[in-house]
Amino acid sequence: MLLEMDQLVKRYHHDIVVDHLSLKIREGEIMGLLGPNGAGKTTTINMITGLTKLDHGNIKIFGQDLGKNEKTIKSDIGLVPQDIALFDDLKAWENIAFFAGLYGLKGAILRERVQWALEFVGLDNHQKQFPKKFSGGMKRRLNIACAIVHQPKLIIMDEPTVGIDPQSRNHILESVRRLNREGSTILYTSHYMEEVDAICSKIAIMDQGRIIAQGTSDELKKMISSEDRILLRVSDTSYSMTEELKKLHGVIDCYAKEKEITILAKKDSGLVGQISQIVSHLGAEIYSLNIEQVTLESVFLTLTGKTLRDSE
Ligand SMILES: Nc1ncnc2c1ncn2[C@@H]1O[C@H](COP(=O)(O)OP(=O)(O)OP(=O)(O)O)[C@@H](O)[C@H]1O
Repeated sequence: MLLEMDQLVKRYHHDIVVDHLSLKIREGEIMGLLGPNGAGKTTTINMITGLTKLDHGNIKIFGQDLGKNEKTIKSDIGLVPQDIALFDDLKAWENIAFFAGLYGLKGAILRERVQWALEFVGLDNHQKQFPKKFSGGMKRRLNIACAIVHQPKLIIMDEPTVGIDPQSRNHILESVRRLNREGSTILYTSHYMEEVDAICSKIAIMDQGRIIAQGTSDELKKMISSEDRILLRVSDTSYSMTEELKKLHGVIDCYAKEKEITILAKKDSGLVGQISQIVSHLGAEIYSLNIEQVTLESVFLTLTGKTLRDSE
C-alpha cells in the first residue's frame, strides 16, 4: 500500500472536520476524493503533507510512519495546493528551479528537470515570462510544474481545475493521466464528479469529514443501480405534492427544488402514470419527465440526500 490513513480525526474547537477517516491508496492508482466544499478534503491533504497535526489516527506513506519519517517521506511527495503559490517576481522557469532546489536538485540535473517540467505542462514557450502576466490556467499549470519537477512517487492535487478555462482544464486532466502512466500515484480532490469519473481508477466519496463510500466508478454506480432517479419539471410544486409522491409504492424518497422534483424509486417501479395523476390532481402541469442514468452525482444524492452543488 502506498498510502494508508487510519482513523484520522481533526477537530477545530468543538467541530469535528475529519471524522475517523480511513483510506488506502495502492501504488499506481489515481484516487479521487470527491466531496462538496467543506467536506474536509483539504484538511485531510494537509494532514498527509504534515501541514496540519492529527488529533487522532495514523498515516503511513511508502510503508513508513509519517510521524517518524516526515522529512524523507515528504521528499517523495508533490503537492499542488488549492491556492496557487508562485513568486510573481521570478520568471516561470525560475519558479520551477526554486522548488527543484528545495528538493535538493542541482546543476545540470536541475536544469534538465526544469526543462522537462516546463514541457510537460506546455509552458516551454513562456519560460522567460513572469507569472503575473499569466492567465489563471497558465498559473495553475506552472504550479503543477513546481510540484512535479522532482518526480515524486505520490502527487497530491487539491481541486486543480477550479476557476480555469476549459483548455487548461483539459490539459491538466491529460497531464494527470500522463503522470500516472509514467509511474506516479495520484490523490486528486474535486467537487466535479465528471472529472473524477473520467480520470480516477478509484473514488472515495467524502461528506462531513467521513468517507461515505468508495470503490471504482462502476462499483459506486452499482450500489444504487437498483434505483431509478426520476426528474420532473412542473408548473408548480407544493409540500402536499412531495408528500403524496412519497406515499407511492416503490418511492424511496422525493425532493422538490423550485419547479423541479426528484423522485428516487425502486428500479422499474412503473410509476409514471401514478406520478402524472398526482401532479395533475394537485392542479399542476408536467413540462418534462426524465428517468436519469446513474451518475456519481446520483450516488452522492442517494447517500447524503443532497446534491454536490447544494451542499457547497
Ligand atoms: N484552520 C481552521 N480553523 C477552523 N476551521 C477550519 C480550519 N480549516 C478548515 N476548517 C473548517 O473545516 C471544514 C473542512 O474544510 P476543508 O477546507 O478541509 O474542506 P474541503 O472539502 O477541502 O472544502 P473546500 O473545497 O472548500 O476547500 C470546513 O468547515 C472549514 O471551515
